[in-house]
Amino acid sequence: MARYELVKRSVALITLTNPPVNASSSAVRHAIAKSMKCALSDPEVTAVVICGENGSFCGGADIREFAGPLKGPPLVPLLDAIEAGEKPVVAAIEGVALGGGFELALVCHYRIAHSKARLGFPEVTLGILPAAGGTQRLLRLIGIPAAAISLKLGIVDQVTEQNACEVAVEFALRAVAKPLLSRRVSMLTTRCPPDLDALLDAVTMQVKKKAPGVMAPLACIQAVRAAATMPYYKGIKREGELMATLFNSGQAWALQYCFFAQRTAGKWTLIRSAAVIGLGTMGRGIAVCLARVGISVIAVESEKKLLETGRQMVIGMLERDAKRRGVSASLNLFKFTLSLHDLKDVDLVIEVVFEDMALKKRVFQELSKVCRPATLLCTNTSGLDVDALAGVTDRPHLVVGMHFFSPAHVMKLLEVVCGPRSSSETIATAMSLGKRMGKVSVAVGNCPGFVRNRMLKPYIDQATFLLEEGATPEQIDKALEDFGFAMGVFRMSDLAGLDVGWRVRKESGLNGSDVDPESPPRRRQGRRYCLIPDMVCEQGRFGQKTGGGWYMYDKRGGTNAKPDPLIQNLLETYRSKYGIQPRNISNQEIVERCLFALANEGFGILEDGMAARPEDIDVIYLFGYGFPRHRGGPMFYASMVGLERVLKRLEHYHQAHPDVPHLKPSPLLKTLVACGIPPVQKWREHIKTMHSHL
Ligand SMILES: CC(C)(COP(=O)(O)OP(=O)(O)OC[C@H]1O[C@@H](n2cnc3c(N)ncnc32)[C@H](O)[C@@H]1OP(=O)(O)O)[C@@H](O)C(=O)NCCC(=O)NCCSC(=O)/C=C/CCCCCCCCCCCCC(=O)O
Repeated sequence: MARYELVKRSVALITLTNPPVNASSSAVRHAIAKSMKCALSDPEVTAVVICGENGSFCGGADIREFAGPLKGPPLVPLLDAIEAGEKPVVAAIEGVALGGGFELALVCHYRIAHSKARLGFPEVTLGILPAAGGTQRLLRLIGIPAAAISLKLGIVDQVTEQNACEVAVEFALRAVAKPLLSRRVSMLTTRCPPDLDALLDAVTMQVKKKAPGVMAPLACIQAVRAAATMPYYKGIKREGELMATLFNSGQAWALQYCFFAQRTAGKWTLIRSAAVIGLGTMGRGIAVCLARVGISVIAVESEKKLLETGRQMVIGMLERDAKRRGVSASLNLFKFTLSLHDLKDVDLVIEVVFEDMALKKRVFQELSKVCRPATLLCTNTSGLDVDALAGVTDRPHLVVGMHFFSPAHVMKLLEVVCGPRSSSETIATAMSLGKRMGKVSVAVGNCPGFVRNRMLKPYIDQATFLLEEGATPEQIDKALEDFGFAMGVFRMSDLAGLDVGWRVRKESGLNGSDVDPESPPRRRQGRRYCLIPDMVCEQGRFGQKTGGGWYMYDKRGGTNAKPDPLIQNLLETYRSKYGIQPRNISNQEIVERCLFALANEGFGILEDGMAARPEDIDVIYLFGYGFPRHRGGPMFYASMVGLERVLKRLEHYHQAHPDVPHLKPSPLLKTLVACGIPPVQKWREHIKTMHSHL
């Protein structure tokens, strides 16, 4: 876990060896303690260099170990001892020095970093804080104003383009004769601005606004205050107290769960050329994603004018994107054409035409004729049957869904939709292409709406039923935003556009001329149906883009949502038309009905084998709908509330609303409760039907 060797006759070189990122597991800490003891007691050794194997200094504490009892040498005394040692210790930093890895570098007396090294404290993203002296030492090294402006200032002693380890050894030899006292960061005094309180109060306000309800950043601010106002020995005690609170919080568990879920879900490069058919908003975004990672793209449109508009938009996006990333725009990777025949040699095609099955089938039939037999055919449909498309081709095993989310060049989520005939290689290729494009790719089954949109329906339905019963869009949004969503369901729908759902409802016979005239009021297809969303659309209110939806906006495309008296009026008229007596609805009921219905559908999806694990569903909601990360995702949230309680509340709500099938607890939820409520990671063991590919 750490290699010890003597180099240049007098420098002890300690190399951390814990792939892939040299995380400081208990074994690594043990090996560091042993190696330091050797180095400090060997009279031949005059200086020490610590580095990491395979181009990575240290990715921090081994997060996997946080789930069990803490073992091995505790980090704080180990680091204090390195700093207090009487021989100069130099950190040779390549790759990452994160969290506990950065804290290790901070106790070294000197730091040599490669120009591409990344140093930092990502602990807040795991719900904790840098608790091995990190908050106390970094502030002492760079002072509070610097910390507020840039974490990079004055942290390292030398930046190099060479091998950091070799440079550090030479540096260590020169450092031998120099006094160490001033190099011990914990002995320094934190440089503070005169208006410390005001600064920290302002930062606290900002944090509360940006991440409402999230504990770790606020604890960090308290640790900063301690570094500014207390001696090191007291500051480190305060840091430890704050850590103890965070470490045992549900938020830390949720965020650490998210870290691993994101990586588990992405486990799955061969594509050099691709084609995108359809240059609407979605197609343009996808084309940019492909070119960004060096894939040559043939972009196809059906008419000259559309092709020219698409071409200009794509070029503009590429240029802006390249400017932002400080690289040159990869315009040479693009070819624009009106002919599908130009696709004969590409490795993969992504179809992004209108959501119309007949049109998509025609495109797939044509692709079968023109593309070489090994070309993968992908569809970006947001809910149509991928297998029905595969069925019109000569290669159903090479057909797969690649469901991007708008705007495709920004949104991280990609649902890879596995049809029953998609081959494992096809799915693996789509998954790895997603990863290459920087997406969080999740394999899902082929069911209407796939995972994200299928779950969204019961969530939105509950919100509209609550409107009927007496709530307002503002009240519902506020309750969900207090829960942690950046936007409540109505603000989010206004942003996404209300017309899409309206069209889908029309196509599925829920609204418009296909509705059975015999249907009782507020019921469709045998279940409760809220007419309000259709009434809003009938007034031409499609959300932000039309300047009005559930809210009013100051202009078309405006983002400042204000309550609209017109909606208030519409709700009152609707309730009185249908004889609904409005009632006071608590925030608890809003959150429970929306989120438990969401999770309940998730249980249904698991049961149908349309997602492989609850982690996959959670990742889809974290990256595809902005589910508050500190809540872990809908399934993890249900587990934190307690499955028994979720079951009871769903039973209660279903009893009150028997005409809403989405509130009827899913059999899987009942099974999990009956078999002793296993942790999320074990739910998979209780699922009977698994999709063959998931
Ligand atoms: C940037 C990365 C390092 C690399 O990114 P990339 O190249 O894209 O690769 P990934 O796919 O992300 O990762 C590759 C694999 O490596 C695994 N990995 C990465 N980092 C870690 C890690 N730190 N631990 C374990 N495993 C890790 C990853 O899962 C992948 O595995 P696989 O291939 O999927 O199997 C990027 O990975 C990254 O950003 N990593 C995280 C970096 C990070 O957040 N570091 C900080 C960790 S926390 C920390 O360091 C804390 C330090 C202080 C500890 C103090 C301890 C005190 C405990 C006190 C307890 C309190 C008291 C309790 C009181 C009581 O209960 O009584």
